[in-house]
Amino acid sequence: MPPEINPSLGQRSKIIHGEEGIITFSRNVFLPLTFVCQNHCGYCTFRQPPGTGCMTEPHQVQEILSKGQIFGCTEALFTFGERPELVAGFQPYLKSLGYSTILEYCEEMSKRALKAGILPHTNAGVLTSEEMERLKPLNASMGLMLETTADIPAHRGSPGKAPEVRIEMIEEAGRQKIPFTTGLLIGIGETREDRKESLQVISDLHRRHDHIQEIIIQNFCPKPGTDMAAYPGATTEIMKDTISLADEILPEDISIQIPPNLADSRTLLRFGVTDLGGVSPVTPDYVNPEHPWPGIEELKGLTRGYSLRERLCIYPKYIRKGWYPPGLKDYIMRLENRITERGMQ
Ligand SMILES: O=c1nc2n(C[C@H](O)[C@H](O)[C@H](O)CO)c3cc(O)ccc3cc-2c(=O)[nH]1
Ligand SMILES: C[C@H]1O[C@@H](n2cnc3c(N)ncnc32)[C@H](O)[C@@H]1O
Ligand code: MET
Ligand code: SF4
Repeated sequence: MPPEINPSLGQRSKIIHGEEGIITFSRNVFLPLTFVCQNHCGYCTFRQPPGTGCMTEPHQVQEILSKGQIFGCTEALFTFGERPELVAGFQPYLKSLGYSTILEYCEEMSKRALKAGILPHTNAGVLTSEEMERLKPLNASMGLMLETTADIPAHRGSPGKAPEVRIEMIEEAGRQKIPFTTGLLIGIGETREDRKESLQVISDLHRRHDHIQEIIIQNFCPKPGTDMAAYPGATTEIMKDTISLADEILPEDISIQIPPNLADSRTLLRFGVTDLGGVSPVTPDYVNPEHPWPGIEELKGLTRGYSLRERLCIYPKYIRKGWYPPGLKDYIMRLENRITERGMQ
């Protein structure tokens, strides 16, 4: 274990991966199905109104999946606008592709991902329990950022960002035994006390259901042209402090993820980070397109002194617990073998 590592990173990594000093990442394809969204978050440039190019069409999805297959990707991250059907003018775009709901579209594209040997992980914003039940047989894991438990101006136009709504979905994922990713967005107007509260809420959800596999500590990146263009964004100091709080507050079987394209990962690693999330060799980070993802060689450089290891979107603990749909078992086992073999090369 490199000397600069916080001793508790040793411990967290040991509990999650069986060894000290392991930093993981997932080889994924970032796949936005639509940019249309019911919410108006003050920090977001991903969202687009209904219009030409507001959907990723099936042939485009197929092309991305085929490329992902060539690059050896194991995860299709379906991340898109929340409840687009509630936005006036969206339906014709969905109908023109032959689908009646965005969920149906997501199901069909998840099937295509599996055909390409890639595991779906959906983060579609807030879903109902029925919607989660429908996606569950096709998804190895799911996600929803809590963002913050605080009531902040950035979320004034976003009913789906009400903390109680997000907490209820995360709770329901626990009842359904879905391995789950959540996280905080840092620097959007919340205080340090709010961050502590958010971490405490996630810990409590996990203590009730044992389903939180990782938490993303994501630094807000201000975008020109938005209401929050003049906000400072989250500094490395604030990120350090939040990661330390996360390490203190969160149960030790939850992995702590930071995005390697947004944060000063090299500096932050030693404060308790155990994961660098998904890196997509095929598509850009559509949420932060000005920040390209590092390649695998760059990740190796960033994690010098640690052991970089590939993981699937479902963590080993949940594979051991059998928390996956029966139909996904063969896909998961095959990919586990593949990443283990790659790791030994
Ligand atoms: O690279 C990113 N990955 C994001 N991920 C994905 C993550 O990096 C991996 O896909 C997961 O670790 C699953 O392997 C999210 C996943 C969620 O479920 C919820 C939110 C996010 C947000 C991001 C993000 O902004 N950028
Ligand atoms: C997919 C996730 O991306 C995050 N997200 C949205 N906008 C930004 C931004 N400007 N900077 C950093 N992260 C952002 C939110 O946390 C969302 O849930
Ligand atoms: N719109 C969803 C949310 O904010 C998915 C991620 S942002 C593209 O939760
Ligand atoms: S962050 Fe997600 S929910 Fe908020 S406006 Fe952007 S796409 Fe919609």
